[in-house]
Amino acid sequence: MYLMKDITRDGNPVLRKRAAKVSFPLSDEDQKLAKDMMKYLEVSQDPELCKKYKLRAGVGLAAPQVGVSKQMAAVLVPAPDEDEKPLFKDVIINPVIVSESVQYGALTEGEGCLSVDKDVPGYVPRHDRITLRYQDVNGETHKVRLKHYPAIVCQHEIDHLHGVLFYDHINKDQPFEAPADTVMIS
Ligand SMILES: CC(C)(C)[C@H](NC(=O)Nc1cc(F)cc(F)c1)C(=O)N(CC(=O)NO)CC1CCCC1
Ligand SMILES: [Zn+2]
Repeated sequence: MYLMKDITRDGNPVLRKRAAKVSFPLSDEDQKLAKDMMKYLEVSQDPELCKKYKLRAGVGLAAPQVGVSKQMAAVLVPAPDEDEKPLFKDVIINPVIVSESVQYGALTEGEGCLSVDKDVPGYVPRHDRITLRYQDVNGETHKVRLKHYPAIVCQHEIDHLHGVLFYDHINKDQPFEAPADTVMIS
């Protein structure tokens, strides 16, 4: 199971590389990678276990963040109401954003990253709605439309597969400036 010590931090070149496409069927190693990344998110979202293992509660984890430059990321976006099923839960492999809204969306709190220990204040303008195509661990292709928070999380994770970190998107001169009709997401 991954612990914080296993998560690569900003400055590690692996976070600035373009990750390699994953081939199917998954090797045993890639199957284990997918399982372990999702396990991190599940454990980190359990308050007891999160504390026990000193984790940062995460909603997404990309393979480069555990030192593996492959196009794979685990996403676990919980429902606002905890006894509902998650808004989005899957390991997205070779993800491609096939269409995106012109309208931007941004978290009112700004973003952070499991791989970035410092706070970087500012809005991170992303697309408010996306259509995402990806393969799951069984090689099945999915095409899903996401909006608001789940769309933000998936864009954040897919950025990691392209060597992009959230603060690359923050306006240097006006960090809390966002395009006119940006959907502010809290
Ligand atoms: C960087 C960190 C603050 C740990 C952020 N966590 C987070 O948003 N907490 C959270 C939210 C929930 F809805 C439920 C829950 F259990 C915990 C996070 O995981 N990420 C993922 C990351 O760094 N992936 O590489 C950063 C988010 C910023 C915007 C999208 C993902
Ligand atoms: Zn991140």
